[in-house]
Amino acid sequence: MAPTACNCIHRSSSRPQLDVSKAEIRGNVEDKYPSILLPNQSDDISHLALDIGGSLIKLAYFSRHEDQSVRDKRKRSINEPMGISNGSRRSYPILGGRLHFVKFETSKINECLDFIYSKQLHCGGDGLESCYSSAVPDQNSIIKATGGGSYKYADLFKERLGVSIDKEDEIDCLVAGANFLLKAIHHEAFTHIEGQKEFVQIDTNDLFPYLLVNIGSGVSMIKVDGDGKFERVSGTNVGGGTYWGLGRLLTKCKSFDELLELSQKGDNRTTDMLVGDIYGGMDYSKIGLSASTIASSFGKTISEKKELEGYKPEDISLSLLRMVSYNIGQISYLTALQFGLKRIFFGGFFIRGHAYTMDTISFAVHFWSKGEAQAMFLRHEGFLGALGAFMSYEKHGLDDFMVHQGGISMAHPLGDLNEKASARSWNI
Ligand SMILES: Nc1ncnc2c1ncn2[C@@H]1O[C@H](COP(=O)(O)OP(=O)(O)OP(=O)(O)O)[C@@H](O)[C@H]1O
Ligand SMILES: CC(C)(CO)[C@@H](O)C(=O)NCCC(=O)O
Repeated sequence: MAPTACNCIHRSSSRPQLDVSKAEIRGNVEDKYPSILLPNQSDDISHLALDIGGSLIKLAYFSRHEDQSVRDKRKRSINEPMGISNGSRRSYPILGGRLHFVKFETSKINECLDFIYSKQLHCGGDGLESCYSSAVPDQNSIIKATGGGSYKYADLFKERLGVSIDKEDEIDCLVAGANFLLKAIHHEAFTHIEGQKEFVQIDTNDLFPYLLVNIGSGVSMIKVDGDGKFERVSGTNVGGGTYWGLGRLLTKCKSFDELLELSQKGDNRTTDMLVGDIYGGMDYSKIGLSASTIASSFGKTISEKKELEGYKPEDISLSLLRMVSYNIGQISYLTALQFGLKRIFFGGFFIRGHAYTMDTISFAVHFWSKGEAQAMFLRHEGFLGALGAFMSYEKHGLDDFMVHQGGISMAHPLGDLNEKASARSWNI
């Protein structure tokens, strides 16, 4: 794959704007990582941003949807050199588009590069305009990217796609992505308690402060006070990488999803030491512990009679999942307590929309806070960083979001634009 000519994503003084008015998730509420419809997007915005983490690469990219007549007109315009745009502004309408979300394993970065190349995303389009150009490569072509891999793999992107990586701070991006989703997207946040999922309506005037817990390979805990106002107040190295890494070693599972699926058939009583195991089947009611409470994760495996082979992989997976999820829930609560926060939003790909993971985290937060704090989850859990990087293109930062008022598009702070989110009293 040779680097291709790029004519679209480059630094310029023009200011195309991201228009998230009427942005919404289209499709089934159960879709895992649904695309986000941007029906009013008319400017030609940058098309691709990446979050290259320790385990996964996340992509957020924009594609226009046009009817055939507009597409034909576009092709004609591109063949007529001055027809593409009028100065920096297009002279024909682009009828909305979608934000798409895709992920790849970081260890298989070449698959990601092939995907970008096949869709010509590095050239500014989902197979649309870039393919018609035969210009020489533009040295200023950039892709916004965040995460440690934006440093580690910058040379590879230059080599394979001919583009430079413009690095954005990962915590900045996580917060920008979370704030965007919470403010602009209806049906994004939800609670998950004992198998019951319930969407939460966000009152954009009463969103801050909150604790954002991003569970990736490792875990970052960020106190968010507003757009661009935050502090990473805690973190833990016992995260998604711990579950997947230890789980792989102990069960020989070949993929994360296989490990997760295995846990659903597990029984952790064979591996975990319960209060009842210690107290002869009795509760320890004086300190509020029932006989079935886990006293020590994996505590039962100290038996000298059994080796690893003597335990079922499904039991190990469940025990491990519970240990990691519960621990993160508990630390999150303690961090929230330290800063007087009651709302905790969890993101990151460890969650994977998995019911047991979310229930365990919710239980830990509820139990330790005595119902004072609430765990909430995000449908685009693993894409916060990629979304934040997407919005960081200098042309459409937070201040540049557009909202239609009386038919006129205006740059507008994000805080005011969620017409869908009705006022809601938080349950806490
Ligand atoms: N297909 C998958 N392959 C590997 N891990 C997966 C997969 N799906 C979910 N995971 C889980 O998601 C975690 C990675 O989450 P995420 O992509 O949010 O973090 P990251 O950006 O890679 O990590 P970090 O931010 O710490 O660099 C893994 O550690 C694992 O627990
Ligand atoms: C190092 C990062 C920020 C990389 O995404 C993440 O993996 C993390 O937050 N790890 C936890 C590190 C700690 O605070 O102990």
